[in-house]
Amino acid sequence: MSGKSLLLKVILLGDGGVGKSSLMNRYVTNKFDSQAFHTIGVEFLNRDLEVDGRLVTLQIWDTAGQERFKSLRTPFYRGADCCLLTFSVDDRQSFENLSSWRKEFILYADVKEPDRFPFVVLGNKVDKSEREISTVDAETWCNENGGYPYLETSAKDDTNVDGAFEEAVRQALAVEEQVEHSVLGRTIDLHSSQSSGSSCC
Ligand SMILES: Nc1nc2c(ncn2[C@@H]2O[C@H](COP(=O)(O)OP(=O)(O)OP(=O)(O)O)[C@@H](O)[C@H]2O)c(=O)[nH]1
Ligand SMILES: [Mg+2]
Repeated sequence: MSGKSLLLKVILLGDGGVGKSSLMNRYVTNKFDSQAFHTIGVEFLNRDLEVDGRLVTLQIWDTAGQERFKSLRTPFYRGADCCLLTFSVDDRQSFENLSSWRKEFILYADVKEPDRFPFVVLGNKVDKSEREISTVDAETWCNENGGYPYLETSAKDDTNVDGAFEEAVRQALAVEEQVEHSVLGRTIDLHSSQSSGSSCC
């Protein structure tokens, strides 16, 4: 295990009421509030974890999903390492809005290569018996819109909540490793061009 902890910023986006704050609170404090208030602006909490032998400090940014808070949440998108697009399986509209959430994130986070950015899709409230979105519907959307991982969660029952945040870390680490490799590649190129340069002197 590498000793140094890596700070990763993960952001939760999705319609008001889908359960973003509940997921964050379940994950960090292991509590669930059935009377949770709507978030105003953004809030964040940290949790340390180890994924595949790497020590990570996960900084989870929970945003207000209601449209009227758009200008309060968008300044916080920059620098995110992964974005959790969240909907509620008992709310079709929240699922249909996933594309606009992704668009808003790409615009305000100023993502240079949207096709390579790690999004993870969460279908929350799977404890509810009346579903409007099936697992297959959600998986199909994910496959057709960038091949994003899809996880079904319940903040209420604590179903798959750890798994959801761990997947976010894995996706962010995969990108991190690609960057490390390309930097390493460039370092090697630099050395080889230096050595060929020195041989001519
Ligand atoms: N049954 C069930 N209810 C949930 C679940 N997650 C959240 N809720 C409830 O859904 C309501 C909204 O949850 P929040 O976590 O406040 O939703 P939010 O996405 O943060 O909403 P905004 O802050 O307005 O963007 C609350 O009453 C929660 O108790 C879940 O997994 N199952
Ligand atoms: Mg909230």
